[in-house]
Amino acid sequence: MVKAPQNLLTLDQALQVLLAVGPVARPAERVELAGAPGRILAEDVTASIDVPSADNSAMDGYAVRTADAALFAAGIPVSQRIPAGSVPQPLAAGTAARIFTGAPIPAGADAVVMQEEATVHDDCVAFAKPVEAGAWVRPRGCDIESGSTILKAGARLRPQDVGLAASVGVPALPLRPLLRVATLFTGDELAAPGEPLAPGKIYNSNRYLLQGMLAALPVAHADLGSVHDSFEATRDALREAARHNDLVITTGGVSVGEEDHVKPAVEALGSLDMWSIALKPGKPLAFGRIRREDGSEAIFIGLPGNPVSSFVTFGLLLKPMLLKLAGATVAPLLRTAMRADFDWPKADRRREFMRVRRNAQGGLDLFPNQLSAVLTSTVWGDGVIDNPGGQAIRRGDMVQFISYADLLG
Ligand SMILES: Nc1nc2c(c(=O)[nH]1)N[C@H]1C(S)=C(S)[C@@H](COP(=O)(O)OP(=O)(O)OC[C@H]3O[C@@H](n4cnc5c(N)ncnc54)[C@H](O)[C@@H]3O)O[C@H]1N2
Ligand code: MOO
Repeated sequence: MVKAPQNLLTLDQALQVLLAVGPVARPAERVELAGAPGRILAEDVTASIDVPSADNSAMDGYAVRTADAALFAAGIPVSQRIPAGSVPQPLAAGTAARIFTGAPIPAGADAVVMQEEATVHDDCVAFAKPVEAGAWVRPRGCDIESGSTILKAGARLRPQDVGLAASVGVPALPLRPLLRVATLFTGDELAAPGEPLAPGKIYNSNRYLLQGMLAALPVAHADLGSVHDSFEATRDALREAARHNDLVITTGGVSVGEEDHVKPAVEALGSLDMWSIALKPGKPLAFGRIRREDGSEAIFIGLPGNPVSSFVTFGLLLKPMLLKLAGATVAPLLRTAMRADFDWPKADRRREFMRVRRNAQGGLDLFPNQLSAVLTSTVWGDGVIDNPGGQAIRRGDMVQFISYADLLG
């Protein structure tokens, strides 16, 4: 029988400790809009204009006064032409203005009739259907009102956020500096892809996994590669990494094995907590601090060596902490209730994040091998389910799905 998890931290407890880190104190920088997507906004952005800045037409057609409705069926003269970008004259009573999408509504007009509903003969235009006041008019400020806050400090800027800033005429934004993150790998068993695989060696997949996951985040990543397996080399590499970076990440050596030098090296340079979390995959995790010569500190995170454990703990724990350090507002991961199209009769006592794939029937299929060393499970699917410890799953049950896009993005 599986023993109950004793003295294990819950995932929420571990996350709470990690999210208690404050943003790295470094001044904001002004960055032109082209460089802003993916970055973190340092200050609120307030609009200094209305968008649109004037009432304008939503259609190519005719601007009219609805007070003239009695004349519409017979036809009214077209008194002016208003392309986008021009300044119209007030609309003379009893007339219509030819108008184009985005062009300003002339004073006096209160509706636009789209050209498909207009009949033109000579210089007159007639409308068969009734015209409602306000039809196809985009009122001034209907998107953004001058003085309103359009983006909040801490936002991770998406293309649409940057587009919104551009729409109020802002050319550059105050952004948090990129978080400086170093990764390094210890263990003489690690071989680089491209090298022949000597007996007893494994390829360093975690290095490339981390490279890719960090590439999606607002960081300047220093990939320091592999470090020779000795205490001195490990300590020196960690000290050097901490000198130039806010956050230092390693993988492996955080469980109960005695071989690894990362633990004593971090302890020699600062402080280290070795956690056991009621989480599968991803039970062991190391959280520490490495002191720099000037007395300041870099944060240290040791992810578990098993690649799937690294992958899952990165998304659940490291990414939120990293974003917090980088100055972002961190929202809880979105979980969606979905139907399990599989049975999972023997649940682990730990809260488990199983790799699944959405199917065309609106349910979830389970990858058959859930071992934390089987990286194929992450490639096969498109997300994980968040299954409470000890909870068996029967086909048809609703489970909590988290997409990889949300987990890692
Ligand atoms: N007696 C116990 N053994 C283990 C426990 C435990 O509680 N008691 N926990 C297991 C769990 S859970 C995990 S997760 C792993 C984590 O171990 P470590 O973080 O100490 O990692 P290592 O022992 O160094 O390696 C584990 C595994 O991962 C492979 N690995 C390591 N680095 C890489 C890399 N860069 N690229 C690809 N693969 C890597 C390594 O070859 C091992 O197979 O511990 C369990 N053991
Ligand atoms: O937590 Mo470990 O990641 O179960 O293999």
